[in-house]
Amino acid sequence: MNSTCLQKTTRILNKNVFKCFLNSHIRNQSSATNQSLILTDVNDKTGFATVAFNRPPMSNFTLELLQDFSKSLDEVESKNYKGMILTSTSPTVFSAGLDLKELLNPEPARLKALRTAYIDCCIKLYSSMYPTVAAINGHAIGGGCFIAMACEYRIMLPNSKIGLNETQLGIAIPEVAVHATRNIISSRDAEMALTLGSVFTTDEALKIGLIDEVAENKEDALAKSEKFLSLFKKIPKRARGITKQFFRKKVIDLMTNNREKDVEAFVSYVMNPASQKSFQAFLDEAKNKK
Ligand SMILES: CCCCCCCC/C=C\CC(=O)SCCNC(=O)CCNC(=O)[C@H](O)C(C)(C)COP(=O)(O)OP(=O)(O)OC[C@H]1O[C@@H](n2cnc3c(N)ncnc32)[C@H](O)[C@@H]1OP(=O)(O)O
Repeated sequence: MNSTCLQKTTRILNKNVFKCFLNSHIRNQSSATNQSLILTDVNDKTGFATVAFNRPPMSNFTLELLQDFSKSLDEVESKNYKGMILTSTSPTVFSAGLDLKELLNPEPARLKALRTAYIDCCIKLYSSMYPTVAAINGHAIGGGCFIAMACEYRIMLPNSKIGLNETQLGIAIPEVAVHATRNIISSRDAEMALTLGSVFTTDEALKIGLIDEVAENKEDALAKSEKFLSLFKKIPKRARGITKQFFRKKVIDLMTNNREKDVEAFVSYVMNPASQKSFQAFLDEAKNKK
């Protein structure tokens, strides 16, 4: 092929790649912001879907992002993808949890919808029939940490922080999160971590088993994630999924049956003046750091 012909072919290929990218964007567009808050990319060879939070720099969760994430999880299940890698497009953050601006002086109906959408995502992720892995490409705090915990395997980059810091903010951890944490780390470590609202470094998280592996960089994390998902390639999906759900039954039942109670309790903690003060203090402190 001569060089002009090669250039032409490359241009056509690039155009097609862009078209595919655009299509997946359009599929995931948020009606409220007209921006893709979740990006889904499917590897046709492996059948694995990579789902990424796309709200840089903090990948923190708004109501619209959670609603889009919920739809993406439905899509991964209904399209029968072979597994899901969860990550973010932010350079140093997997997710900083719920957007604190959503929690500051909130409108109660929106706050309820936010928590309900968050629980819906947790239920879908925690009980999915397809295998899941979190490629934690940076910090994972609060709701971001719990979403990673809902996956079956966690691979994290060095020099990052991870933890459920809710008690530090004046929000009690729901009973369901205690059981979910105990499914991953020892009961003793879980009690200390959740009562203190501890945030761990990558090395500390590996030591207590909160994460399973450390990757050198995001590319390595994605490669390691594919390797984990490939373990299940020859295992029949239904048998695997049902077995997974038996292990997770207690948490799934609590999430599903206590949904309304959890929403009420969360709204009450968030509206508490002491919690409001702590959200404002975090945001002010971050501003003053500069
Ligand atoms: C079935 C249900 C079970 C439920 C189980 C429990 C699950 C809990 C669910 C939800 C609770 C929550 O998520 S509450 C929110 C938790 N998040 C936080 O407390 C904030 C976490 N953020 C951080 O710790 C740090 O920002 C970081 C480690 C992520 C990054 O640190 P870094 O030093 O790089 O950056 P800064 O701290 O200076 O921040 C930069 C910039 O971002 C803003 N920011 C950070 N996080 C948030 C956030 N969550 N919401 C809104 N804004 C955030 C910060 O204010 C700075 O903004 P400015 O540049 O404007 O000052």
